[in-house]
Amino acid sequence: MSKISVHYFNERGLGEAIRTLLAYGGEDFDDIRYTDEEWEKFQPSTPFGQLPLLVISGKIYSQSNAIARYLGRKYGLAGQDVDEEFEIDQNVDYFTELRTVSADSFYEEDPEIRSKLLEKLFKDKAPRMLTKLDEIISKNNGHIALGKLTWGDFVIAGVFDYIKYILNLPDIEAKYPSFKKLVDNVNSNPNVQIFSRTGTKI
Ligand SMILES: N[C@@H](CCC(=O)N[C@@H](CS)C(=O)NCC(=O)O)C(=O)O
Repeated sequence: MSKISVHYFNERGLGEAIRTLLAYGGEDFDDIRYTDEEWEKFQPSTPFGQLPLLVISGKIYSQSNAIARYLGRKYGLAGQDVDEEFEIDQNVDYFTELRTVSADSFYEEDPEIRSKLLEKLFKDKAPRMLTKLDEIISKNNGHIALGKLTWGDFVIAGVFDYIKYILNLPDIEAKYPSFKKLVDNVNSNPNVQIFSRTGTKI
């Protein structure tokens, strides 16, 4: 058993940035993936009733962006000063708004409300936000901020396939080409490549 563990479901989702950041940092970690049944039992003992969690020597860390920022600071993938940190936070927050609004619409249970929400999302909010993000990433040479690799890139790369799926945009790379560059910038890291190939810790 390793002193570090990541707790999430058996998918990339919000857990993937944490896994790939740990891989980038060369950490040995247990990649624990819950079934729905296991999660039901484990949920009451978690801080917010949500996954992912990072556990280091028994200490629990929750909230995926906060964890990514924390690991980014550990592995030299954060800003050098408060202004640089602000730029990463600002742009990642904007991306996170797109992710959450998309998921809220996609998982709406009332079919009539869902179809209205999705129509508005596909027509207006998603193209507007994706265009803006594409512009930002392009200006930063394939990164979300600072023109270099930061934890924010891991956050986006980790959920890119998910965003593509819920926005029903199989051609997202053709429409918004800078996203592919960002994902490649994360995935081309040798430690991340080993993790992605083997699906296990380094
Ligand atoms: N703001 C949280 C959101 C976490 C979240 O929504 N987790 C979902 C999975 S992606 C979850 O735990 N769902 C299980 C449940 O609510 O029972 C974060 O970024 O970590």
